[in-house]
Amino acid sequence: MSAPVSLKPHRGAATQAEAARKGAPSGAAASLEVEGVSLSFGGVKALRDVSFSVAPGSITALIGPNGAGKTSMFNCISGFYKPQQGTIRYNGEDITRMHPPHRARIGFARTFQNIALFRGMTVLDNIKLGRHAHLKTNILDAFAYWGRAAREEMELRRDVEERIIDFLEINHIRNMPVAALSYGLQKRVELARALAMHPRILLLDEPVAGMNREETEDMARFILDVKEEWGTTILMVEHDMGMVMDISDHVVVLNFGEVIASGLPHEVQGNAQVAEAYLGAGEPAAIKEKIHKRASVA
Ligand SMILES: Nc1ncnc2c1ncn2[C@@H]1O[C@H](COP(=O)(O)OP(=O)(O)OP(=O)(O)O)[C@@H](O)[C@H]1O
Repeated sequence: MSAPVSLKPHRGAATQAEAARKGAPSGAAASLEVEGVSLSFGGVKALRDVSFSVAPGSITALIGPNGAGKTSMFNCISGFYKPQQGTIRYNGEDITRMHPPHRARIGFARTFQNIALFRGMTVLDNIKLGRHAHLKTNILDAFAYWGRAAREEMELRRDVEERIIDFLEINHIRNMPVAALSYGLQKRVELARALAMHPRILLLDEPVAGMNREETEDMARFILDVKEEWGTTILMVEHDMGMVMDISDHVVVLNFGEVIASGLPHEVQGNAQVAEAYLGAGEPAAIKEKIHKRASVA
């Protein structure tokens, strides 16, 4: 738990109109509806009849104490788990049983709690791997239609270099191996790789976990910029309550696999059941203090 983040505009931040002119690398915003989802691991009920929705172009945060079911829900949405009951809809389409690669093709991209980058490869090469999810050319095609492959490669470079790298202010590290970067920059590169997939919905798994204050503020601002400039729908799981409350449009709270509260940040902050859930889970003193403080001013 940490204090509200200070959201300074980034140097590269543009207006939505400017971003549209530049051809922002995001498709139209998507909506997501989770309806009656239940998931068990043997006798452990990780999710019980969970329902909530994510509005197009919003930032929705999924929060809750340890073991509440956030990761399980996230994995159902990204396709790594198949719930035993319930439905997940993307722009009205039932995607509950759709495999992750198919989800990537229709507009899903995600980052991971533990950074999932190729550490020996450069920043640029890692980002290119994200973009490859959308290239029409495969290896065999490339032999037969090298012209198309070359064109796509050039388009890819332009895309990566002129938009995402500029946007995330990582031009100075583009040729560095990921392993040589600070933790905060690695998380930013992971975001860049996800953006290179042209997501319509971006799933962020603890985007500021393990970051220091400055890195957290930077990342919070970048996430807001992605929403505001590109209109991407964002769903994040995050423990940093200060950051969640400052940048989210909507907050969904899970406890023991159930939704116990859902609403605007200030509504959730003032919810006694939410404070109780965190206290009951024995979260650190700073969290208790923060929730009490926020509940008393809401
Ligand atoms: N693969 C699994 N096998 C068995 N039980 C699991 C598995 N994954 C999660 N669980 C159980 O499901 C419940 C929800 O866990 P989950 O990881 O989704 O919670 P969480 O809110 O993400 O917790 P945290 O904040 O600690 O990451 C817990 O009781 C957990 O022990």
